[in-house]
Amino acid sequence: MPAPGATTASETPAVLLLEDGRAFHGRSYGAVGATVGEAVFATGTTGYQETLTDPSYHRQVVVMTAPHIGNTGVNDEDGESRRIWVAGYVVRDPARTPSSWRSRRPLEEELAGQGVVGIRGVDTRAVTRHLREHGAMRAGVFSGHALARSSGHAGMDALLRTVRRAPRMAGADLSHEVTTVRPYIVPAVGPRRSTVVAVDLGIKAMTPALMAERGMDVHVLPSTCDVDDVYAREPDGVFFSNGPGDPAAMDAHVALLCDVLAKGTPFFGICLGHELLGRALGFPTYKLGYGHRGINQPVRDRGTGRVEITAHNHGFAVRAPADRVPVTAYGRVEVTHVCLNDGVVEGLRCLDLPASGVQYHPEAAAGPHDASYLFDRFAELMSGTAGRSRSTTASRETDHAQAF
Ligand SMILES: NC(=O)CC[C@H](N)C(=O)O
Repeated sequence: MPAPGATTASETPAVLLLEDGRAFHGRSYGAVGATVGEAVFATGTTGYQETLTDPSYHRQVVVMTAPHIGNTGVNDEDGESRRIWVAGYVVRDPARTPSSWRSRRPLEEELAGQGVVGIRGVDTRAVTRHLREHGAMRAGVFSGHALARSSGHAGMDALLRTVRRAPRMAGADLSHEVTTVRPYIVPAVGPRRSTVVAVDLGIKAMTPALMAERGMDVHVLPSTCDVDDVYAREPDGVFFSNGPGDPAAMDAHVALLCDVLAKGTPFFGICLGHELLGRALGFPTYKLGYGHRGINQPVRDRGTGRVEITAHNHGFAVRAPADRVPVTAYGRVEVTHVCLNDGVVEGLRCLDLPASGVQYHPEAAAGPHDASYLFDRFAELMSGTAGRSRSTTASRETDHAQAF
């Protein structure tokens, strides 16, 4: 008999098959079946529940580099949205018995209950090296009948065709698949100081919670909202959330953001919201080789020189110059934050408008809390106390954004 609350490890064979034909064999974890998506690796050693429920992972097969997953089970507090969003889950050596006073059920039971197909017993470091060397690619996880039907070389070829038929992440507009159907309000904790409209492109629960703690009434609107819906709430500020998909496929949201900037309404964007700010300002976005995902990514705030350890989950990024201050259709813009691992732009700020964005996750769910000051800066932007015309970067040289 297993111990109470223990999972019975499935011995059902499973395979992780990458688009380039590389196969990793293991055993089923979670639901048995078939799934496809973009293979990505996440380097967080903790926070798997927040990762699984982050809507930005929609349509992605997530490979965990930390070898032990599931140690603290699943609780009723740490979910960042109403469900698990990952398309598939790849782990090395999951916990057989969760151990935490907050645990309500084992992770494998939760995955199975939500129909999430996963695989265990895979050398996730080898998968990660493969993705780092060969770049982002699609993948499938197959177990049970889906695998049995496909035995032998011909069978594996059939599975590979299934993987290669999966939609690519580049060009995907996915926010409408994860957003709230109905608007809702997260009320300010204590006296209300401001009203924020948060456009839910795949928002995580911690984001409006941290805004509410700073006296903001947060009106969360579906991603399909238009400029009239936004301004009907008489916002002091507008926020665009994180979310799945390719910012280059979201012209309607760029247009909405351009309206917000033109009106001079204070704006803050996180991750996808930051990428859309970049596009609204005239900068291109591009797909990274293999993305940043984890809770241990070093970022430098170029204004203060301070290095923050931050949470990331992005496969795209904004291409903007960090060595000068380009002039866009909305005035001067500076790169405020850069990733110290690879120099990727991690933050933008308008110098002539109250607007900024960060590519990473100050809501820190999961992740270190180094960057929570960014919510204070948003509050300052709305109260008009933030100095905004002074560049904090070393170079004051200006140039036109058309150069990019
Ligand atoms: N977490 C996010 O908002 C991710 C944004 C975008 N989907 C990307 O992969 O870059």
